[in-house]
Amino acid sequence: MSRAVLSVGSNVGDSLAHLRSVVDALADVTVSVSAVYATAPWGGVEQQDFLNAVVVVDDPATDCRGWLRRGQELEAAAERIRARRWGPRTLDVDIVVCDDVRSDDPVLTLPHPRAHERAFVLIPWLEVEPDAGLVVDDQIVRADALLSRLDAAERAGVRKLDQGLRR
Ligand SMILES: Nc1ncnc2c1ncn2[C@@H]1O[C@H](COP(=O)(O)OP(=O)(O)OP(=O)(O)O)[C@@H](O)[C@H]1O
Ligand SMILES: Nc1nc2c(c(=O)[nH]1)N=C(CO)CN2
Repeated sequence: MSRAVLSVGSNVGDSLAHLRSVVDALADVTVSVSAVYATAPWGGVEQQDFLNAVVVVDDPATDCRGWLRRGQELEAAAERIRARRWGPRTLDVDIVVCDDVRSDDPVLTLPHPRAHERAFVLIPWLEVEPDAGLVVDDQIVRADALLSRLDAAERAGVRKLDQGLRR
């Protein structure tokens, strides 16, 4: 069994519908869903703002590789085309953490190696798990402390919207 924190993002097409497709598909195994956030693009590629959210899932029948597979199936269903790294996409599903697993396997690196640098992950995650923590450089660090390390401008680029993802 495994419990995972998923970061979902979209900036192509009907982004709200793409994020909703994840919540709908995983409704039976969802523990919590954050609000939707409009977020400035991270990573240096000039592109449209994203919509982002965090979904916490728990399923006795899905292991960490299973969450990766399920996320990739949902990306494929959204007709995601792998073009530019950190570039525009219909749907991105990242596994932020899965149980307490730590792995440097490039196919599934856990915790996600860039989650701690991303306000668009930390802010929605803290909304649903205020005591969240993440292993960074072999040390567990609270997500709120990680967030406070980021530039104020980066934090300000993450704005909570009124729309929810759950029906
Ligand atoms: N924790 C993880 N969550 C999702 N994918 C991962 C993870 N660790 C490794 N990967 C691998 O990363 C590969 C590339 O993922 P993707 O195209 O979504 O990267 P990206 O979204 O452009 O960048 P980033 O990984 O920085 O978000 C996937 O094929 C997947 O196997
Ligand atoms: N704000 C924001 N920026 C990004 C995102 C994302 O989901 N949100 N995903 C990316 C793909 O890796 C690259 N940059």
